[in-house]
Order: sequence, then C-alpha cells, then structure tokens
Amino acid sequence: MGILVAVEGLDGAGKRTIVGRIEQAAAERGASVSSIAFPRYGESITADIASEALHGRHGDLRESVYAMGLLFALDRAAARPLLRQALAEHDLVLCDRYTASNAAYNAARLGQGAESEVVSWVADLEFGRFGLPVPDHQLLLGVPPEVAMGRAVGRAETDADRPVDSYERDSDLQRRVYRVYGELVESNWMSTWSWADGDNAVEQVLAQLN
Ligand SMILES: Nc1ncnc2c1ncn2[C@@H]1O[C@H](COP(=O)(O)OP(=O)(O)OP(=O)(O)O)[C@@H](O)[C@H]1O
Ligand SMILES: Cc1cn([C@H]2C[C@H](O)[C@@H](COP(=O)(O)O)O2)c(=O)[nH]c1=O
Repeated sequence: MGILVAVEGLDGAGKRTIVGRIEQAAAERGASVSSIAFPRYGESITADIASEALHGRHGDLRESVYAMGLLFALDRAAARPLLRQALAEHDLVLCDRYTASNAAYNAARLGQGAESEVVSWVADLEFGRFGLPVPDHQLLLGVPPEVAMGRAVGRAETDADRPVDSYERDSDLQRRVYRVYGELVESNWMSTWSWADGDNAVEQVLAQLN
C-alpha cells in the first residue's frame, strides 16, 4: 500500500511543474510513482462543466460556491477507484490538487477561514460520504499570490489552451485563498502538512517515503 501526497497551492504556483520533478526524483530512488491531477479535465464531465463555468458558461452556475464545490468533489468521487488502485500498485501517489483545494477556494470565496462551515462540509462530503482516501501528507507550495498570478498570466500568453479563468483573474480571491491555505497548514487539516518553496518541495515529499 502506497502513500498519498497532495500538492496544493494557488493557480500558477507551479504545482504541475513540481509534481513532475517529484515523480522523476522518486523514480530515480527506485520508488514506483503515480500521479493524478484534479480537476480531471477531458476525463470527467463534472470537471469539464466546472471549467466551462469558470470561463463564463452555464449561466449563474459559478456564482454558487457550493455548486462549484460539488462539481469538483464529484470529479474526485468518480476517481476513487483509480486512487485506490494506484495506492495498491505504487509506493507513492501524488495528487496535483485534492480536497484541500475545495476547502481553501470555497472558504475564500465566502470570505471565511479554515474553521468555517464550508470546510467541514467539504471534509464530510468528500472523506465521509464519498469515502475518498485521506492524504498521508499535504504539501503547500508557498508561492505568494503576486508571483503565482504572474505565472498564470504568463502561461496564458503562450498557451492558447490555458486562458485565465474567473478565479485566476480575481487577485483578491487569490490573496484570500493563500490565507486560508496558511490556516490549513497551521491546523494540519485532515493530516500532516508542510510548507514548501520550489527548492525544498521535492525533498519534503521524498522524506515521506522513508
Ligand atoms: N519555479 C518556477 N519559476 C518560474 N516559472 C515557473 C516555475 N514553476 C512553474 N513555472 C511556470 O509557471 C506557470 C504555471 O506553472 P504550473 O502549470 O506548474 O502551475 P500550477 O500550479 O499547476 O497551475 P494551475 O493550478 O493554474 O494549473 C507555467 O508557465 C510554468 O512553466
Ligand atoms: C480541484 C479543485 C479546484 N478548484 C479551483 C482551483 C482553480 O482556481 C480552479 C481550476 O483548477 P486548475 O488547477 O486551475 O485547473 O478550480 C476548486 O475550487 N476546488 C477543487 O476541488
């Protein structure tokens, strides 16, 4: 049975980039690794609808914090068998965003913090009702909002398939999300957390394998 590590952070923080580096470093150490990125665009209808809503489609769907949170949660619920299989077959399973993304973004959208009702709702729904595995460790890529937003905008300029969405355009939201993530780290929400910058993220995850 492998361990499940979730990599969290703001839009454009560099999660995908770091997950690739962790995969490579773990494989070089002889560990078998699998990764899964949420939302699962192109594989999950609920993930695709959430993305379309963030790009202005589906009427007022995106205005509802709980409706958006439910779409992201249903994407993960549908991935539960994949996660279980990956954990049975690999030493390390990496998630590029997981349930804490729903906690941080939904609380921030409501102007609330890590102790709020919506964060409990996310935990009850995803770990309780949907039976998703609780991560063994969660890592926050602590790239500040101004830097992360700059990267997201830079990516959009060079990648026509990755235009900024309504969350990424909202600098106040990104600042609030960063604050809630900090509170999730401080309270070790659901499991242990560590705070990483780009340089020590790989070592922090590899340490979990020992
Ligand atoms: N350490 C870094 N320094 C500078 N640029 C970086 C760094 N890491 C990633 N980038 C660049 O920043 C952009 C965002 O990176 P990436 O796609 O890995 O972020 P992400 O956190 O997965 O984003 P999202 O959650 O929005 O999908 C990309 O263009 C990437 O090449
Ligand atoms: C998985 C997940 C994501 N979100 C938010 C975070 C981002 O702003 C968008 C899209 O994700 P991406 O990594 O930029 O493609 O959705 C969320 O609120 N809840 C979630 O569970």
